Amino acid sequence: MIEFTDDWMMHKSILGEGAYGEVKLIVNKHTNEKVACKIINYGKEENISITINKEVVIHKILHHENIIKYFGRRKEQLKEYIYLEYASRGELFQMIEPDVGMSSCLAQLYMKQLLNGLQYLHNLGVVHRDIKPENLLINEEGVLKISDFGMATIFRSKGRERLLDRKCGTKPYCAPEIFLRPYKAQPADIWSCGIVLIAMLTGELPWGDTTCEEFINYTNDTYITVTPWSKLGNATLSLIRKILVIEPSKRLTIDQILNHPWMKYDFEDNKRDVVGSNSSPVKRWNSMLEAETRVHRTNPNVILSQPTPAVRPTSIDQLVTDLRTNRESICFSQPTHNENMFLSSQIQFSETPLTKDNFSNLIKRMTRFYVTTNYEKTLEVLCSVLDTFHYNWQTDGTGAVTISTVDLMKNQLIFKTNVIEIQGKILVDFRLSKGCGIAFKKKFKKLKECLDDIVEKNE
Ligand SMILES: Nc1ncnc2c1ncn2[C@@H]1O[C@H](COP(=O)(O)OP(=O)(O)OP(=O)(O)O)[C@@H](O)[C@H]1O
Repeated sequence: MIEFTDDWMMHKSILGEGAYGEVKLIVNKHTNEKVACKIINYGKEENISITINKEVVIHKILHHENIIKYFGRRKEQLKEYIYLEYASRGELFQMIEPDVGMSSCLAQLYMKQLLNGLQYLHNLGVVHRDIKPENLLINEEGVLKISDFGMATIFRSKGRERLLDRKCGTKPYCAPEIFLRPYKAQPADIWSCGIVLIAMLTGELPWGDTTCEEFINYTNDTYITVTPWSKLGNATLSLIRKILVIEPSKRLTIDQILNHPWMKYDFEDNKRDVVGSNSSPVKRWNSMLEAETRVHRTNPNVILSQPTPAVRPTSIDQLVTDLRTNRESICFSQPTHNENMFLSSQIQFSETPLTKDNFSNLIKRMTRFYVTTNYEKTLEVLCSVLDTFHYNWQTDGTGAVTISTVDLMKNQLIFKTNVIEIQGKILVDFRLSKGCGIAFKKKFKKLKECLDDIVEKNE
């Protein structure tokens, strides 16, 4: 294993926070190679080391392009450093615009990559058990990587499969059978992928957990006129309904999802629709819209589901057959926000100091913005806005404010705001510490609206 010590330098800014510590970026002084370093603070809790050991034992054996690579670990008194492949574009949830989502072609691409990584895991006999946009990272080339194996476990060994008993995961993404243990491993992960797909396409989650009214309505078939369902086209619904089947044995398998017509539909050159490609995002998005309008004009069977609500399918099987034989009833369910497509949650590290210029492109799309006020005034305005929202907040006197609240589902939501001075300009950066990424982005949006008077407009 490489010793990530002498030639490596730890960057001050935090990439993310986990249950047991922070994740920071380390950079090789000579090659500029970047690696993520998860720092575990052991303290007095004995159980942490058992949990971490289990996570590492599983992560170590995984080698796939859609899974974050594990490089090694180093223990030092009460701290442990775990070295991982660095995903510079951060978490998938950062790419999901609240209440909007992202383009269908990008969602399709990420769904494929997620399923490929998951199929590899399942073939090895490993189940992830916490698939959600916060645990799906995006690298510099726009490739999705499954991360965080803290809840992963082995469900098949020497060809023998066992049922699982531990209730774990993140409630909105959990399959219903998890609460009625024991349960089969693979269908539970597949259910979570269905919820991730809804989140990517609509910027919403369908329910807080499977005891909610929204879930009961889903099981009673009385859901289709409300969001997020009404934002989805029939073709998309035909896939999602077959993933979110209550009976695990009737749920689609990964192969079946990959072979579903929606997954195979050519959403206008989806391969080029990735971060880092040469043509401009706006151009690519416009060409997708043009194609959509063209099809719409010439084909009355195409349903543009936004703003018009999607029509409930009379028979989903019929729709899939239609889709297979000709593409006439395909729906385009996404709205026209081009800025959804190329987001990043990370402050990118470079050898040169951060400048206003190398931030400006990222700023538009991330949970951060420049303000026109000075440092003290910014903190003052920020804290008074937090008070109007009745948020619990604490400041440490260094420009960092920790905000604690709950989301719509009453789950805890903790995020941090840092007021940072960069080359004479004041940047306000929001970062999720705990809770649902999509709920966090909604709160961010509202806070930003309230800070509108001080937000710098020409960034
Ligand atoms: N390899 C990486 N590259 C870039 N950022 C990363 C990487 N690994 C983790 N992060 C960031 O750090 C956050 C926390 O990491 P991770 O989820 O692995 O920690 P954890 O302790 O397992 O968290 P959790 O509380 O979700 O269980 C991630 O959500 C992500 O934002």
